[in-house]
Amino acid sequence: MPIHLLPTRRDFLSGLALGGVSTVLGCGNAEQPVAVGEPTPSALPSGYIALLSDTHINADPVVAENGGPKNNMTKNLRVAILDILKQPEMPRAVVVLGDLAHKDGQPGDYQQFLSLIRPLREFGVPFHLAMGNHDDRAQFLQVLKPEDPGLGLVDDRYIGVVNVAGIRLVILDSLDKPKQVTGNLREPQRAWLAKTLDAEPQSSTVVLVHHNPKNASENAWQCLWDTEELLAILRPRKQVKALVFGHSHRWDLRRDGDLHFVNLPAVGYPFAADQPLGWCRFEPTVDGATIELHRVDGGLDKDLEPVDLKWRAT
Ligand SMILES: Nc1ncnc2c1ncn2[C@@H]1O[C@@H]2COP(=O)(O)O[C@H]2[C@H]1O
Repeated sequence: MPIHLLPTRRDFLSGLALGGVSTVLGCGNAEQPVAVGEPTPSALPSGYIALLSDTHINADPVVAENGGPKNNMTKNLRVAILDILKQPEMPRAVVVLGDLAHKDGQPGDYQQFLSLIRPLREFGVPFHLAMGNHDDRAQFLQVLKPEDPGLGLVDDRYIGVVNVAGIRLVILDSLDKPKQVTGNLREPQRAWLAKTLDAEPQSSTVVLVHHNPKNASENAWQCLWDTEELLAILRPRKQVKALVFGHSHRWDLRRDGDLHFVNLPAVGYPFAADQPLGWCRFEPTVDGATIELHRVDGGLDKDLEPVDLKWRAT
């Protein structure tokens, strides 16, 4: 599974939901993945999902990347969480698409990350966390202290399915080796993905992964190494409507044929001065989704216009 932080009935009964940490790492197995969230993927669209990526939280809350005052990652995540709390309704789920930690996944980084997301968790909002190249699975699990850390569904990868807001999310894990920029899914995970998609050919699905697909304008070693293999799986499976990724700290909506590519901006800090920082409100509709960037960097165009994505036919 990806790393799920879910409120449990026991937490609510005991009052633990107000501050408790329930961690669900494993249910199902590679042969029979069990989705978390709603019971069926075909539920009608309702509500929205908050999408965040590249929070890059440092244990020290005053650390700012490159010393830039706008690049204080703790402040930027705090603004994002407060902005989500200010929305008229709570999100049905939050996905954080990797690089939760600043550089190399120190335990203090994850402790700080967990304390920053706690206000939203106190409202019972489930979190689904993917790993990025600046994360360290073992360190994060040590901080989370799940009762049964188990293993990832495939090898050491924490991957899985979440049915929420009328859409099926398939969350992948492209962290190949800590401290290595290049991401890689590798064959067992790709085989799992094909099988998981084939099990629900009619369910509108969004695939999410930290690393961005290779792009002519970027160095291949900075991207997802097995991009072509991934796209060979996604392109013909028309139930897959969009590929969502982060890593490049760039906000961009584009298409690969009739498949949408959603490049999430970073929350923590930008690489390029003209890039926004923020989170995205992703609201599935009957035949697509509306995506709206909410900036956390105080840019003048604070909330950019929402964009309607129309899904390809299944
Ligand atoms: N302007 C940029 N500044 C720094 N890194 C960049 C830039 N553009 C692309 N990258 C690459 O994108 C990668 C994203 O993950 P990393 O921070 O590990 O390493 C980054 C670099 O390899």
